[in-house]
Amino acid sequence: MSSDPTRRVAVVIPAKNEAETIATTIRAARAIQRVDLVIVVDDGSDDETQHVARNAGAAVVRHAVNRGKASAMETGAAVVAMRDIDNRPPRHLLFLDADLGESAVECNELVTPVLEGRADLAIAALPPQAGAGGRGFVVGAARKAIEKFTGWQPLQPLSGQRCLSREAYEVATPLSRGWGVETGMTIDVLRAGLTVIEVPCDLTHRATGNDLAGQLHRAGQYRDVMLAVTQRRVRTRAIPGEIIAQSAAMQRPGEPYRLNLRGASLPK
Ligand SMILES: O=c1ccn([C@@H]2O[C@H](COP(=O)(O)OP(=O)(O)O[C@H]3O[C@H](CO)[C@@H](O)[C@H](O)[C@H]3O)[C@@H](O)[C@H]2O)c(=O)[nH]1
Ligand SMILES: O=C(O)[C@H](O)COP(=O)(O)O
Repeated sequence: MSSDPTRRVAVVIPAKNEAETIATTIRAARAIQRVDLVIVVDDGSDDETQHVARNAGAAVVRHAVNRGKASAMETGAAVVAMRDIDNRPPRHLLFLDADLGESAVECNELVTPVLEGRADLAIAALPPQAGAGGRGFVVGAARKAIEKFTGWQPLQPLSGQRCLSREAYEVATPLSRGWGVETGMTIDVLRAGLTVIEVPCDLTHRATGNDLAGQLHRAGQYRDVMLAVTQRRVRTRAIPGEIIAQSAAMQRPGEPYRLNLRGASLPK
């Protein structure tokens, strides 16, 4: 499949209090194919994140107050658009979490299907993480919602390591707030008739444990996922059940997925 050799990729890293890992993540991200820009959005950190990121060679912008991950992603994407070069196609966007460290380079695998046009949105599926304390409650709720809206059953609906074309990004904006961003984005991109793929990537990150802080974090994730789902239930027209069922029947693990809309375009 063809790949425009002039196409570049911008990495966007939303970061709140990530001074410990951000420099390693930035260095690894710069080794990913076609990456010529790394933007860190310091989302109101009260540690040294912004300075460490600048010293590691990233372009850094900062929210003076914490606005949540989705807002940091939107800020980063807006900065990328300002830095796109005239007469060149807009950069693809690669969103990475700040805590991936050296393993961030594995997200190279996410860029390939988008460059080749096999997918509009490529999402990393991570191996099991040491110290993870989840019981699959939030993940299950997000997966079920995505399946209900689109027929797709992602392995890891909350994964934030995502490469997407600018067209796919635009259909997902405004992004759902906070931790609802991944669920909302996946639904919006599929509803637009675009193609999504999950790609196994050998990544490591700081997993959420089972202590009180971990459970509170999950409560916030659940709230934001449900908000994203409710907004779409209220504001968007349902896709006919037979289109969802027929598309779902064609899905194969690890293969690109899209809704067979048969030329029908749906309002957002
Ligand atoms: O207010 C915030 C909170 C977090 N972050 C950054 O967002 C990223 C993800 O946050 P993290 O605490 O690592 O979240 P996890 O619980 O590990 O998140 C998992 O689940 C989230 C959805 O609930 C996804 O966004 C993540 O990609 C996925 O790793 C990190 O770079 C953070 O620094 C912000 O920018 N602003
Ligand atoms: O730890 C996780 O994977 C997330 O916080 C989601 O939690 P869950 O396993 O309860 O869905």
